[in-house]
Amino acid sequence: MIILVLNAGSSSQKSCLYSLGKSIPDTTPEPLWEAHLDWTVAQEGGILTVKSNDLKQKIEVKERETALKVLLNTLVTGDTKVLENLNEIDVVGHRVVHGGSKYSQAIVITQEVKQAITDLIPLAPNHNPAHLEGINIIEEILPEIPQVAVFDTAFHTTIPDAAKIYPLPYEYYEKGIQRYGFHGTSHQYCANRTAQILQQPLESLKIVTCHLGNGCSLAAIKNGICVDTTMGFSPLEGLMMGTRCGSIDPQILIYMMQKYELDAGTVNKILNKESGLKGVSGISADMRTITNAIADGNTQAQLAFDIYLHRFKSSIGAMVASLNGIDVLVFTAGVGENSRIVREKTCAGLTYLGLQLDLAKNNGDPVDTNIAADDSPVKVLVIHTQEDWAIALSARSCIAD
Ligand SMILES: Nc1ncnc2c1ncn2[C@@H]1O[C@H](COP(=O)(O)OP(=O)(O)O)[C@@H](O)[C@H]1O
Ligand SMILES: CC(=O)OP(=O)(O)O
Ligand SMILES: [Mg+2]
Repeated sequence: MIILVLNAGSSSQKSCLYSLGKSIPDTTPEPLWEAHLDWTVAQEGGILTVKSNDLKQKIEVKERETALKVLLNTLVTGDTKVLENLNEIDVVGHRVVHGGSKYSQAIVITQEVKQAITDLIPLAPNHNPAHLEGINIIEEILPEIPQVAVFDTAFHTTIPDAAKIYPLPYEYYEKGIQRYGFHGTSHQYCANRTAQILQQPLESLKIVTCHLGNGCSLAAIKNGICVDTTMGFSPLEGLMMGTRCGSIDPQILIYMMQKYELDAGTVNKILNKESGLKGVSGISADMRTITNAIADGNTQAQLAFDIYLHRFKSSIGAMVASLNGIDVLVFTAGVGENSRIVREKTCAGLTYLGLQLDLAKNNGDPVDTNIAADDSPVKVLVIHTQEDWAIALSARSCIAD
């Protein structure tokens, strides 16, 4: 079975093509083809990196409208070609960030599902439009092929009411205003992978997974079940992120609107696209640029980093409280997997848990391994999140059902 996965994030479009036989391998296989479209590195447009046939090719992409078609074209043309025809694809699995309260598991995409994803755009303005774009392009060029939506929200449907329901008048909960949580595919994959790496039953572990990408969220996982998470009604709540502010006093919004006569659209743009690392540093949403600028003495970048870290450590504390303890802290996604300094500074503030990092292991480009000191009661894992593989498996089982 040939499975195409389209994973649209807020700063990138990741795509993979897997070829699966009858049995599912124990470990994540190498995809036949992999494409990563990054919208943050070029001055204008994006950079598409395609890996297949032991080759790595970079292509400049000017316009967002045609980007996905350029990306799909690399499957069937040029040196990166792995298929004769796009019709060879059996199913397309899409990451869909917001599924609302309607979808607690992966589902074959119909007009009704598309409408629901459209209706949820105001709750995930950085994401749901990109998912619909991908779904529509596939529908246009491969109308016969089933498409499956795999929701970021699905893993969080187990969160108990006390963590799920906001202290607003109850009628708003009845109207759907609640904590949904996001990055669920990644948090769930990391929890399962943790049990595999440590060779311990998932049911015996209290895990805090830290997904630190452009969007950032934590999940508290007990017995393999999610009991709390930092993102909420939308992917704006919780940690400070690349361009998102995370949790702030809601009165600030009202004050900004009244005092500066800003409309809802402007405030939305400020909170989602102009805040976070980018808004405080004034230079970038990218953690690499921030840490490089700190090394050059940029005090505004230092401030952005300090706020990021302060909020991150506080939120880990909140997740530990929801679990009443912690056995494993997991770092994943762009920042979590790659930034030694973020891991080091975070762990230095968690020694009250008995947690001790092994600095040599932390500095050695760790992947899917424990970087805590041997006698640390809390393990610290760095896990390469495999959202795409998890989406491929969900898409496969969804059309097999
Ligand atoms: N070597 C690195 N050091 C620090 N941060 C990194 C590094 N590589 C990537 N990142 C960070 O990872 C972020 C992207 O993470 P990713 O999980 O791919 O995001 P998303 O899925 O939200 O697009 C970038 O914005 C960048 O800040
Ligand atoms: C939900 C979310 O913020 O996703 P991403 O980190 O991919 O932007
Ligand atoms: Mg992501």
